[in-house]
Amino acid sequence: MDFQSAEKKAKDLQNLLNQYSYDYHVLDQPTIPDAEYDRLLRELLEIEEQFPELQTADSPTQRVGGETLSMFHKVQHTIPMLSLGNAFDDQELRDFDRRVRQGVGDNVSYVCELKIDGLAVSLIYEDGMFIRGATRGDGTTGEDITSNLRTIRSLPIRLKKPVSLEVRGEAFMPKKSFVALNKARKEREEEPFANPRNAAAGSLRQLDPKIAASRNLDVFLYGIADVGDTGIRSHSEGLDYLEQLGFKTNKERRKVDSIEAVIEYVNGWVEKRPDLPYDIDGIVIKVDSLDQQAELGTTAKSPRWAIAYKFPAEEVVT
Ligand SMILES: NC(=O)c1cc2c(N)ncc(C(N)=O)c2s1
Repeated sequence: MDFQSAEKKAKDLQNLLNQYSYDYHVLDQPTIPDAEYDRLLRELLEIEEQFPELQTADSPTQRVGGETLSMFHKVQHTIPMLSLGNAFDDQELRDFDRRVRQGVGDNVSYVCELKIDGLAVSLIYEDGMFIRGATRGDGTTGEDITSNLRTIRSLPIRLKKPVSLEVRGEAFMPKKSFVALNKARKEREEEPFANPRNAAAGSLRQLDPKIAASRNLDVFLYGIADVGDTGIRSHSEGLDYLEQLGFKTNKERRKVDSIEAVIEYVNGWVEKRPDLPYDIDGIVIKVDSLDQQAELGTTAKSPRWAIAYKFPAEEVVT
């Protein structure tokens, strides 16, 4: 095959495979059998081996980097990654609502989202390309784990629009991956992980990206660090924008207009929690309007416009 036709074939295969991967890992709607995906990937690998200049950064063959790192570099979060204040019962949710309405008046909408029990991460994109991923760390200084985050199949390497932005989300290990991993570890007489959150943290701390790639991690994105001049006015519009860019967001979110509706949503999830394919440790409630969020502001540690309702610790089933 000459270079011209190899270049076209490689481009077509990269776009096709990235679309299939998006359907499978972001939309959870596989469109071709795994064997067909693997066959196309092998075809692309052969062309890229013959013409290495075709190995573009967003090629699906480049998800799992080569080299093992010697260490993780520290990175500064230009916009701090804050933690959330907690509420442990309905009354504390009503207290939160009263404080919010004292600050911005009675015309308030909330967005309720599942609180994923994983690891908070920050992803930076420039002109639509994933260039840096980091842990939360202490909120201002985190660790650069770009090569490990790249291995998460639902994390887009190239966005659907060439925009530059920073997004925040939660990397996690689905329950099924956790059970399989601990089974394999027991067979190798290795210490099992206590829970999916620890397993996800341990996987993202691996210096060899091939190990992280083998752990079947996933990620939900839930925030934009700075909406800049996008014209986005609310958190829910921000989540829709993340979806348009190709990010995986959690579909269980619900926008409501009263704290009573928040309490109903929260109580609904207490018994549905065990049926989820991933661990959650609560519900995050956010004021939807970005103007109202700005009016309420933040303390040094956490936003006044959001709160995490924490479920009672689930008895651990080993
Ligand atoms: N520490 C934080 O600010 C957050 C932590 C989490 C989490 N673990 N899961 C979901 C959300 C969300 N949907 O906003 C947030 S926000």
